[in-house]
Amino acid sequence: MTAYERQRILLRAADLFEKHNDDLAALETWDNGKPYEQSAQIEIPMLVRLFRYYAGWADKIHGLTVPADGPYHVQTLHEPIGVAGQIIPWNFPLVMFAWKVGPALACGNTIVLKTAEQTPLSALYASKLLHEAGLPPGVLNIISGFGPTAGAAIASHMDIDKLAFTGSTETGKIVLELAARSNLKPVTLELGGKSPFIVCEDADVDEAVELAHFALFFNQGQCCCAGSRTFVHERVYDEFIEKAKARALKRAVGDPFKGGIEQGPQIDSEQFQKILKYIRSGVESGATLETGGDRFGNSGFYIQPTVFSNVKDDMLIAKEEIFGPVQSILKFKDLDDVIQRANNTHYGLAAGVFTKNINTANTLTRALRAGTVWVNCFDTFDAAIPFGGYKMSGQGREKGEYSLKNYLQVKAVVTSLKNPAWL
Ligand SMILES: NC(=O)c1ccc[n+]([C@@H]2O[C@H](COP(=O)([O-])OP(=O)(O)OC[C@H]3O[C@@H](n4cnc5c(N)ncnc54)[C@H](O)[C@@H]3O)[C@@H](O)[C@H]2O)c1
Repeated sequence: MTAYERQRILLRAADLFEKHNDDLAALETWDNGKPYEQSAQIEIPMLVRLFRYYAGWADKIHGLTVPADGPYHVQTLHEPIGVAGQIIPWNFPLVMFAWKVGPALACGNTIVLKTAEQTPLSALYASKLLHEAGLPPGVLNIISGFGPTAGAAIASHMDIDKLAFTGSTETGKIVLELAARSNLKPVTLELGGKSPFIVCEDADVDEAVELAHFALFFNQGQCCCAGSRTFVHERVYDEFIEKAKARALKRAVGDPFKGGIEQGPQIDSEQFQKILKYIRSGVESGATLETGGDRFGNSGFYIQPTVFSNVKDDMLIAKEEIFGPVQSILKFKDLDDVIQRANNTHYGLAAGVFTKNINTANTLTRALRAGTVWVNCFDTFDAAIPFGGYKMSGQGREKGEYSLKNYLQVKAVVTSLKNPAWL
């Protein structure tokens, strides 16, 4: 198929996703529990944007002619890598589908994609729409299955040429090993995080509270890049705590299909129990529970928006990924102090910086060891912006132009020239 034909299919698919926005959003919320308004107004539009973005790339992928020394004509061919194996998590099923499928199809690959066991529905529907848009049978294959069986089969398959994985750091290590032990397929990993959100002394406290709240509580706290260590300068700390608590108390929790709801249930009982365990550990280790701390209501996997202050760096709630609506607030003195503490983690996915001072912003954006640093914003995820982790938060980048090289093989073609004058 020509690049232009691939582009047209991706554009038609984006139009169909847009047309079926409400059906896709309903499936996403039904599967995942996230607020329907979030699915319908943020995530399906992101899916559409991602597909249009990569449709735009499809016919702009080309190699080079290379001026090598000697009587040779040298060109590079950018070929599809082959069969891409893709394994995605449950927290943003369709957005993760788009990050994986968009660039792989734009580059001309075929795909075997496994959805998370908790959220199998929306990718099946999106794939049906891609076929309606003209994708030939066999190009995109969606598997619903469990990690240690279906996922492991993809990671260790000898005929799968590339693996792209998003999920926990623990599973990332397993699939990397499976890939190495089988055919040494190249692997892209998007893993966990414990991202700092830094509120500097010059911050407008009301705005900082709102952004820090969003950075942590968005998607029930189930974000790999959640701002889960809220560092607040000592000068604004007390005011920040009061206001962060008030904001959490106002958070609208309930049936995700109802209008105005900000927080639905957690994904499943396992995550629900894990979050409650972390909350107990926060209390036991001496952090101050400002609000929340328990389940919300008495049915469903709802958790009260929870805020801890007086959190210390060595507490479990400041070190491990909670993946729930639990904000941990830590006090800091100066920039050197916060840089050292923010970087003192095995993770390095993202960071947030809230300041009016350009010098402070420049210092922090350079010093923080994270794949994304958001300054006076958070969770800005346009299709054109690369995303990925330092350290144990992953390998490689997805989205943007950077993702194309995950799905391309570069072949150097070297042709001897009979007449060196042809150079
Ligand atoms: N960096 C990112 O972009 C990003 C995005 C979303 C989620 N995450 C991370 O994902 C985690 C939450 O998701 P989760 O609990 O579903 O993670 P998980 O690692 O358990 O599962 C992710 C995917 O891997 C599969 N899987 C599980 N065990 C496997 C195995 N042995 N072999 C092959 N595949 C296997 C699962 O079925 C699922 O499809 C969090 O830690 C979060 O930080 C990262």
